[in-house]
Amino acid sequence: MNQTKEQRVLQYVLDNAMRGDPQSVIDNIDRYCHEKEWAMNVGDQKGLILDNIVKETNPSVCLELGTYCGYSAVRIARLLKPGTRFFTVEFNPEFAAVAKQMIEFAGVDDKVQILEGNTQDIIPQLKKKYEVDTLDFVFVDHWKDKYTPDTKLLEKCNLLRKGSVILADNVIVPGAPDFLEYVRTCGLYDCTNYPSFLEYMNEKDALEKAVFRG
Ligand SMILES: O=c1[nH]cnc2c(O)c(F)c(-c3ccc(F)cc3)c(-c3ccc(F)cc3)c12
Ligand SMILES: [Mg+2]
Repeated sequence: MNQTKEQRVLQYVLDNAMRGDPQSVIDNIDRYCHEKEWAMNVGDQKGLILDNIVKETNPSVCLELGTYCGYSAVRIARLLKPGTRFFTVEFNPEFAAVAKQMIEFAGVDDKVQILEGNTQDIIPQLKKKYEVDTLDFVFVDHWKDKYTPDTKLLEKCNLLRKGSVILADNVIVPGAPDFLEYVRTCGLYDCTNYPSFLEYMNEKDALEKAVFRG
């Protein structure tokens, strides 16, 4: 049976990276996607910005929307202090299966819980089913049309508190204009734009940070 691109990325990591070493998993995914096949990981350039924002936030409870192969889950989890809870949501079962193996190989599976399903179904379950009070950090990297409705759902479910950080990928390419408009004008967030480049390409992209005012 032919492998999918995501399975090929995973296989390359299993064959070339160091088990239990998150940095080597990250480096090998980036090497494969630079040299062999493009894939929609946040990548090494935007990844450095993501690292810095996770470090400055020092979160205790994290959420990621859009796991894909687990690249950013590994990238974020490697920076989290012991005891941090990190949920990542993926609706595509094939992606979730690859990400599970990627996260386990990297040795961060003790920190990361993959929730398979639609964000609009899972976000309302976080308080009761997953015993979340509020979220300290949210990485939004799923389908661009879901950025705004899911942000509003986080608000509605009282999952944000003063200082909660929402960081969104791809606000230039493919772009999330309605999300930028919303967070920058609704009055609930302090926003910062971080210009960078599309993963593994020379095209401009950016991350947007929206800090909830509470
Ligand atoms: O969908 C995504 N989720 C998360 N991150 C993404 C990401 O970091 C990307 F760079 C792209 C992207 C951008 C430009 C391009 F040419 C191809 C793909 C996509 C994306 C956009 C439109 C699609 F039809 C399919 C994938 C995503
Ligand atoms: Mg992305």
